[in-house]
Amino acid sequence: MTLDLAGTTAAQAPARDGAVGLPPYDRTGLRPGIVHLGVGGFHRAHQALAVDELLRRGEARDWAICGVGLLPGDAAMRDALVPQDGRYTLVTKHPDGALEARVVGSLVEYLYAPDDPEAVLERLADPATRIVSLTITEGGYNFDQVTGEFDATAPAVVADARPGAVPTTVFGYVVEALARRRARGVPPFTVMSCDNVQGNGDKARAVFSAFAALRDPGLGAWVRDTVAFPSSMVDRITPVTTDEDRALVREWFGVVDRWPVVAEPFFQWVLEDDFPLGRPPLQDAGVQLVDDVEPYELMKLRLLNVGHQALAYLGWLSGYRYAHEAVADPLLARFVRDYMDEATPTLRPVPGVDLEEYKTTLLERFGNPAVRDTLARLCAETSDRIPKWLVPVVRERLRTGGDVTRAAAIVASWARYAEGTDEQGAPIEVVDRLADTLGERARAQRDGDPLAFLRDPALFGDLVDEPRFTGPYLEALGTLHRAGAQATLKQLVEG
Ligand SMILES: NC(=O)c1ccc[n+]([C@@H]2O[C@H](COP(=O)([O-])OP(=O)(O)OC[C@H]3O[C@@H](n4cnc5c(N)ncnc54)[C@H](O)[C@@H]3O)[C@@H](O)[C@H]2O)c1
Ligand SMILES: O=P(O)(O)OC[C@@H](O)[C@@H](O)[C@H](O)[C@H](O)CO
Repeated sequence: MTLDLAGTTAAQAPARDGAVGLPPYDRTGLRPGIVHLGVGGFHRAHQALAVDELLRRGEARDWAICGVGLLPGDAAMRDALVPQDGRYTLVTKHPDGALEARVVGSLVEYLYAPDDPEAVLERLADPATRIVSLTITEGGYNFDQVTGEFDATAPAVVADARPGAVPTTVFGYVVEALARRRARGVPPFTVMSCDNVQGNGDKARAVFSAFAALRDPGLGAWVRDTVAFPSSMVDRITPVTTDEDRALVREWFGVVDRWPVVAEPFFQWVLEDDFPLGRPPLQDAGVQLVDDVEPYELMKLRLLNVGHQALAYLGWLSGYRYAHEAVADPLLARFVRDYMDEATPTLRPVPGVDLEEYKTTLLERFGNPAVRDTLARLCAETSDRIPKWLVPVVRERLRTGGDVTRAAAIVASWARYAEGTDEQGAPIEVVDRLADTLGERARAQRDGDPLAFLRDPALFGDLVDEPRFTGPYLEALGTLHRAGAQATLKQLVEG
């Protein structure tokens, strides 16, 4: 029998041997102590799984999740999840092709904010809400990538800061809800960022308090000094769900699911333990609670996430479309590993982690053929990634007199990709909020203005004036233009 998560069969279907049944716990009476903003693939493969794990153990019944979508694009998640009562299928794909699936039941409510902003504000202001977690992407934090300052001039921010505004941004929602709690004598919820941003807790504190100060300086100081913003390192490669995944869930596991999620087996979550209103017993779900997350964050962002960037553009230009195909190319695998070795001196010692082993494992994870992570996903929104993750590596290496050849080559490969045509002259669809200006600069650079792409202080600061960076950058770019990605890789790897 097929289990339709939106249909009556979902309520009636008995769990068959080998089939995927409904979550094995009673969902009536679960209370959402967590409100999550930005319910995409990653949240559903990671945090919601951890809470589901606790619920399966009979724990955390006050810590179920209310998911919230803020952007117009989230209407599709509403349309998938609301009829399914928040349930969805998570498929874990092992490298040998083995599959595991479970129906996750920890999301007990989903609110699409544009439908009813007041309902979202009151859910956030409700004393039962004790944690507000975020996966709103790197760009969602709206800060200048060089100065780190909150961009108070963004039009949506300006609109949300007006007295009485109906919010549209994450800042408007979170800060209005905090203001209501403050006025009502309800202690503030903890804001838990789960985005790939270095020092994500401190960054969240800075941007939310800066926004609050636009409304009222006293509120800004109260948010800064009173609200807890624990930092976290989160890790699980979660590709974009495809129609093939929907079909797989139906045919293989017998579940009709409008929006399942798929992920690799690896799961890591390292979290600073700063939750004044309490938290679920996440340690029982494998979460590492630590005093200082920074070494873990540096390791993950600078090796895994920049490692993805090292693979993505050179991989695309070499003709690959999936991460596992690209990393099976020995030149690319060697280049990614060489970049990781170049970045390693910028890390801090990580308790209990052998960095050499960690790097080897990363390449194995990138190579998982079942996950089918696309290079297109890894090539998107680079202007929110490379400046935040890689430029600090370059600066640190320059400060200590280190070589930046591979880091510069990654930036050159991004510039070559941003030109918008591949080595066969086929168009590249560059997905980036700055795609137009990046494309213009990249093409101007190709056509005779050698450093045009780097001449954007908001992305690169003063790196354009640093010959120890521009030297290897121009060399890699020249080879990319003259001889292509494979020849560039050969030169980088073999010298
Ligand atoms: N996918 C992964 O492998 C992975 C792994 C670790 C961490 N992450 C973190 O999670 C983030 C989201 O990844 P995903 O795979 O879930 O992406 P996704 O595209 O599936 O979901 C992104 C969600 O964020 C929301 N969002 C985007 N910009 C926003 C903004 N400015 N304000 C408010 N909401 C906004 C979207 O509406 C959507 O709900 C990543 O950017 C990263 O920081 C992802
Ligand atoms: O999702 P982003 O934009 O932070 O970065 C793209 C990938 O590098 C990222 O999603 C990784 O797959 C993830 O961080 C693994 O834990």
